[in-house]
Amino acid sequence: MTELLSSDQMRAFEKVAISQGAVTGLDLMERAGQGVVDTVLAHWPALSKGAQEALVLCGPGNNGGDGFVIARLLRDAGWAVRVHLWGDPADLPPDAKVNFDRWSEADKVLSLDPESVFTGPRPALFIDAVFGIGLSRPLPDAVAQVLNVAGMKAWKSSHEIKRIAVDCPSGLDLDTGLIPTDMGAVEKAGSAWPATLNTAHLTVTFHAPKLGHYLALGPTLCGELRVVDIGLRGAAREQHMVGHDPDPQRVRLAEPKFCGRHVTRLWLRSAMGKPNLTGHKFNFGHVAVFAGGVGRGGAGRLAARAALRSGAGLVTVICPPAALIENACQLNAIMLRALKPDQPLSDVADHRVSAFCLGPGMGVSDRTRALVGEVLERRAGDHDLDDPVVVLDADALGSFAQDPQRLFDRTHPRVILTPHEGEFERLFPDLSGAARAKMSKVDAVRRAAARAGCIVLLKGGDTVIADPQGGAAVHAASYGREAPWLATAGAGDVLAGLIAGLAAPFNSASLFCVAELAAYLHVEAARRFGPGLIAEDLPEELPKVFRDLGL
Ligand SMILES: NC(=O)C1=CN([C@@H]2O[C@H](COP(=O)(O)OP(=O)(O)OC[C@H]3O[C@@H](n4cnc5c(N)ncnc54)[C@H](O)[C@@H]3O)[C@@H](O)[C@H]2O)[C@@H](O)CC1
Ligand SMILES: [K+]
Repeated sequence: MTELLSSDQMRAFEKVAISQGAVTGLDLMERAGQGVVDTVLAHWPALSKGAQEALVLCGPGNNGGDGFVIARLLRDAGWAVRVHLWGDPADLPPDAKVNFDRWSEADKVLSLDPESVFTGPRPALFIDAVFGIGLSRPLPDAVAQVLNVAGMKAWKSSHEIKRIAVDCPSGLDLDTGLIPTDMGAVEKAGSAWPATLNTAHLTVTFHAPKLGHYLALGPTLCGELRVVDIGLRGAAREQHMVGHDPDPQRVRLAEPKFCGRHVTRLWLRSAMGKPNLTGHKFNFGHVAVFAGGVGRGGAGRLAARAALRSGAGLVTVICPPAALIENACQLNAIMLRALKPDQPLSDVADHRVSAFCLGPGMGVSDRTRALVGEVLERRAGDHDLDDPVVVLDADALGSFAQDPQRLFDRTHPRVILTPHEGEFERLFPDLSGAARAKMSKVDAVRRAAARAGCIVLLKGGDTVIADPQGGAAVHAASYGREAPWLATAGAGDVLAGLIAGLAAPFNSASLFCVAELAAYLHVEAARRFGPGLIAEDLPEELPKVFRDLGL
């Protein structure tokens, strides 16, 4: 699994390498610039044939320094290159200044403003090397205007211009994936696009991807993402073996990759208990899903179906007595038990229930709160690992919105909360909304997990999973794995059931690893089915996904 770095971690890697004398800053800059040129030419081979025009926009830091290297290398290859600089050359940091001087030996540097940039012939490459990981405040207006994708209209046939971002599209915060503005931060596509909308066709970053490439607006702005090795040692990415618990304080991509190779089958087999077992259905675990009252059982049934399809040996739907007939008409392989308000839970769910799923369709009520409390009190003994897994979603979370601490007092390490943004905000108001202008989604979910003392999975195109120790993963439905049709009623209920079903076999991986795999399979099922998907299709698609992935 690839490690996602914060900008501080990236700076630390660079600092260590330079201070140990392994490399100089100038070497790194040269390799970065060379890496961008090589990647661009490999991406669009037609550009290698014959020299063309390039426009390179440089900023006041080392990102600008990379830009000067790129300009020089293209010039050496016979390209006609125009370079514009934002800022005073005298203020450039040392390595960037060296490369500014090398460029300036033979060519001039123009100022970076709309008038001067958009005058002149249409470039084949529009290269944004204005700001990288050093962006610390909103883009200056003139830079925002020049980088706004709308500016391309200044040239005829502007669709032919390839927009390249060096490290990131300038304006993107590489820790949060947000665009800092004077009013806070923009985090959602289509909400209020700022005047700084700067989208690239291709983003080339260095050493390892950063959090902001995968969070929030990152994937929308970056286009395609490529990572160039610039010879920095200490890369932690190799240490992220699939199926192993995360290192605390590190963030990884939930993906079937190890040492650059696809290891999907290995991941599935290491995270899922069932493929490694023979024997009785109880070995495969028993999931109990609570469903809502009359006319409200659909969400619970969807979760139950996903649990059964994903590997649980048995699944029981538990519903109020009045909803028994309705559920009986809909369920066959899934068992059904009615639970009266005054009846003990043990009447319908014995000690062999290895995973509970509560929330979908249950309703926000005292009754839901009481049932959640009862399930959370069911502990097996001294060893946390013997406790049943408890997946709390939807109304199981909503029922504690008035007093989240009451929930957190009972949650334990075998519990996972699976909120969407709205539910997360109700449980963790101080980690949502305006507070997130400065805090990445990863940090917010880490803090939430620490507070709740359990795993938290915050859903989205960038799903973030964190444990109380600080380990975190991002599952990204982006960069070729988009599944916008997954935003459909009931899809979240399916995910909750999927987690319960995958976690149910006694030899399944840790709950954290199961949650990563569930997020991945959920998107795979949606992608395999394609547009037109409704939540019912997701569990039915799972066997085909398992087969395709070589299980
Ligand atoms: N860290 C590394 O290991 C490497 C970094 N390299 C490049 O260096 C970049 C980082 O360089 P820097 O740390 O110099 O940062 P940047 O070049 O991203 O920007 C820093 C400069 O911009 C100014 N600034 C920040 N936000 C501003 C704003 N909104 N308006 C006006 N000025 C603003 C800062 O005061 C500073 O002068 C990376 O993104 C990458 O492109 C590469 O050369 C290769 C190696
Ligand atoms: K940039």
